[in-house]
Amino acid sequence: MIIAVDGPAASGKGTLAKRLAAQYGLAYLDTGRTYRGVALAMRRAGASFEDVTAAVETARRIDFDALEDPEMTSTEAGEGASRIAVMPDLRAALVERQRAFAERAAREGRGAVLDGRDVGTVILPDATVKLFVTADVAERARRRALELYGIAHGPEFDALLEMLRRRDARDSGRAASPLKQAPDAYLLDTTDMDAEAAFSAAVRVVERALVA
Ligand SMILES: Nc1ncnc2c1ncn2[C@@H]1O[C@H](COP(=O)(O)OP(=O)(O)OP(=O)(O)O)[C@@H](O)[C@H]1O
Ligand SMILES: Nc1ccn([C@@H]2O[C@H](COP(=O)(O)O)[C@@H](O)[C@H]2O)c(=O)n1
Repeated sequence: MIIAVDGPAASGKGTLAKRLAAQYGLAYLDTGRTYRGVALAMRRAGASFEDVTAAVETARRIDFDALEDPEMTSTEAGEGASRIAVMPDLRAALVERQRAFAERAAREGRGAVLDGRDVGTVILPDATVKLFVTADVAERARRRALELYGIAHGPEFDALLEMLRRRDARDSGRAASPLKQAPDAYLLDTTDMDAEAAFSAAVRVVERALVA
């Protein structure tokens, strides 16, 4: 079984995808981390975020099993990832490897769950189940502020809200594989759901797909 989970930043898609992987014994890849990993490696090498050649070379050699650097979750890494993600050649290099990850898991009889922005539309258009996870932008900023600062108001919240709006606009507005719901994806709006309720709703969608 292959599950595609897409959605905007801080919508809870990673939390959900990890739980689905554990529930069904699937391999898991956070494709956002592959973009973040390339952005961090480029920054450390002093490369410009507009340098397509450096981006493609970095994407071809980056180790998908070593994307655990604590800096990876920083707002700066997310911003860098979103800036380089507009380059079609970089996307093509990463998509090839993201697809290979899912194909290897399928060959091993395990299946996979990938989360990101273009999993259901571009990387794995034939996925068994597609979920598009979203939530109101203010709720997403609240969740991220709680996660990063332990508070959900004040200047930190305002800055995160502004950052998420900018990121949504860039990710949805770019020409190359923009963030959008696949026509056959199930829309899961978690604005009024906690993580447990979102997981239960997703499991119901998966179970329905498995008996269909
Ligand atoms: N349904 C939910 N209700 C409340 N909080 C949630 C819910 N789902 C996830 N969270 C929390 O919201 C925050 C963002 O979730 P998560 O990191 O899974 O989002 P994401 O979409 O994967 O983010 P990113 O795009 O940055 O990778 C985390 O602190 C997570 O614990
Ligand atoms: N399939 C994907 C995944 C991510 N991106 C870009 O990377 C940024 C960071 O992703 P997170 O999921 O870690 O927030 C994101 O804003 C996208 O620009 C992508 O293009 N495609």
